[in-house]
Amino acid sequence: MLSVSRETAGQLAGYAALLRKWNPAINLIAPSTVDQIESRHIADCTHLAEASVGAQGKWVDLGSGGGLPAVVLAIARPDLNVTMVESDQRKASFLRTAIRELSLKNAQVISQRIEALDRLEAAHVSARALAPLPRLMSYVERHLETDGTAWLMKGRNWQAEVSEARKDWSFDLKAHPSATDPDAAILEITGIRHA
Ligand SMILES: C[S@@+](CC[C@H](N)C(=O)[O-])C[C@H]1O[C@@H](n2cnc3c(N)ncnc32)[C@H](O)[C@@H]1O
Repeated sequence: MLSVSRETAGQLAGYAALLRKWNPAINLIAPSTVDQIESRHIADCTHLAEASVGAQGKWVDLGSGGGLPAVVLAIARPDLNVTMVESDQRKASFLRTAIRELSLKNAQVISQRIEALDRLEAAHVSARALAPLPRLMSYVERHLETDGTAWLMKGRNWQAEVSEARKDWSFDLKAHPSATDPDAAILEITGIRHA
């Protein structure tokens, strides 16, 4: 688990409170998982911050929803600049509220569809619970610079999704086993090319 400063811990607690406050109105996370905001949702995202600790440059998170992992990354990694792409206007509005209330100077929101947006040429692209890997690869390829790294948070089907994606894409993969679910993983993907 990432060890965090008192200021970071306070911001993470503030973010958890915002998720709890707004979830009944906007459904940012599955209601059945509200009691796992810290132990699962935030823990999975601090794990990403830890796994990507050497990452530098422009970071883009696709389909940010309620800000997992983007808001957690912006809190845990004040040295990164994090752009969140979220087409749902109410969720984008929540993300802007979180940025303002948590005083995050290193985060911004683009409320457009991923596939309609001009290429962002990011050094790092992340996504969690957005789409199956074959479709996700085309989203990532659109916004990742040629030598960039994708960080994709995947559930228990991840091996099958990787096999399916390899039919159309070639890439190098390092899987970081999830800290909260033995079957889930953070996929660190580089060298993305059409097969
Ligand atoms: C299932 S949610 C996951 C949200 C967050 N990443 C998480 O793990 O809690 C997927 C989010 O992606 C957004 N989304 C889906 N397709 C999108 C697209 N083509 N462009 C932009 N946002 C999209 C949805 O509005 C939704 O908020």
